[in-house]
Amino acid sequence: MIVSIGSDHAGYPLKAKVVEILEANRVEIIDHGSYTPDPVDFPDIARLVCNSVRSNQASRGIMVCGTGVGASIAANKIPGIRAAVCHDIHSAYQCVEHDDVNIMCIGAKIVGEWLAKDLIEAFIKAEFSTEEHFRRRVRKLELIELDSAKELRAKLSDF
Ligand SMILES: O=C(CO)[C@H](O)[C@H](O)COP(=O)(O)O
Repeated sequence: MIVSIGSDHAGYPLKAKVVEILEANRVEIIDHGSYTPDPVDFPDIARLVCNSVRSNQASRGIMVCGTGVGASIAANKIPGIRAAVCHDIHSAYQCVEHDDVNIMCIGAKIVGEWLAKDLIEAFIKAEFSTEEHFRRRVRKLELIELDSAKELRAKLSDF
């Protein structure tokens, strides 16, 4: 499995631990930064992580910011991305099993490294369910995305 990771400055200290946890689980990592504790805007890193998942360079992504919230907002604006803030283990695996989440967002100010380990292991080991009702709901999410893109396209055609 290949996982893309990224953080802003607030998530930077925990990202080192994320690398360690993924390596211990024999996961290949694509690291999109931040590489220093200097301030960086989470949308810029989220774009890199999500684009590598969209283009199938990685099958999943993990983003770390202060709360996980900003990263998830940014990620969910990118077509094909289903991102979730996960600070409990149940959500970390059910978000994949039920909702086919491909980006997990963690808040470095919220969780410690031991909980981060459990969250990451739950997320990477989970698989999307084959049950039809979950698949139908994800197709409906894709339809919402498609409708929004069509609305935007219609608006832009006025220019
Ligand atoms: O959690 C975050 C977004 O949800 C960011 O990490 C947080 O807002 C960064 O704040 P600052 O630039 O003041 O360190």
